[in-house]
Amino acid sequence: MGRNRADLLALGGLAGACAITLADAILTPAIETTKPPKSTRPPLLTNLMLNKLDKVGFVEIPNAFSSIKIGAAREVAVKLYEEETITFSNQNAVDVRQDMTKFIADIENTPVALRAIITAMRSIAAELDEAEYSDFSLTHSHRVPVNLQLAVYDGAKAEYRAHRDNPVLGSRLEDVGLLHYLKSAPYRARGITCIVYLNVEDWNVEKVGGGLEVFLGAEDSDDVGETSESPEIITPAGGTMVLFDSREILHRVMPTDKRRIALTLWIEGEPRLSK
Ligand SMILES: O=C(O)CCC(=O)C(=O)O
Ligand SMILES: [Fe+2]
Repeated sequence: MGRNRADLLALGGLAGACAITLADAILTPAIETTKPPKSTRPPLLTNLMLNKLDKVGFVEIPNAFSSIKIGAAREVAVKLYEEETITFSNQNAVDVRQDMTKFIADIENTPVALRAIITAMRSIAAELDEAEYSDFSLTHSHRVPVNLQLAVYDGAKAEYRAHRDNPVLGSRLEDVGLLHYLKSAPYRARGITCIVYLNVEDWNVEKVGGGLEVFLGAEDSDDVGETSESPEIITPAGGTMVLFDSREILHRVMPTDKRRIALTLWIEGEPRLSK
């Protein structure tokens, strides 16, 4: 049976669309990672913190960095944002998140005040590796991206709706098929999210919003947080570090009109066996 022209055009279009999608998927680059650098300072993570991260999936560490270090890093970040705005972009559908982001590398020509924080964040993964030999069981065999996300929420009720940083159901070959699996290369190895805020120290969530809301205990099928019985709101104060399970923890950035700046590192790690 012959095909008419419309059929052929439709088939051609379909083939073209598939080819582009496939090429797109295959070309989606994996993230460049290294073994975590050893810390040059005393360990930041206490056993209590590691235990909480392991059992609850989330831990907040206020004052992980001094206000002098954070102030210096903030100055560099603001300068980059204001003078090189064009190098920042929105990473997702604009109704999902409105922050502007740029990836910054742990390399020599990154301004030193910012690089100091970046290197320290990457070395947190080395602390997790060492903790493996004690009790830590959330993830193992950690690797760290060379590039960290610098995110600026800049007014007009900017927010990031509820999400998981590594949505397991969106990144398993058997769940999503080859195309989507290939496309998930940038996030499917994420194990632990590490964030450091570069804001002022006296950020007031009640007045200006911008809290990180963590939906602890939310069910896997819940994408908005309604099943969480104990949501927590974290103040994004300068110097605070948060660590959480990228696969499990549903979270969002609450809307804010105040400029809000954060560095995020996604530590890669194999999940514990029960996952
Ligand atoms: O800045 C924050 O508090 C969280 C940002 C976030 O969820 C993300 O970038 O994936
Ligand atoms: Fe996130």
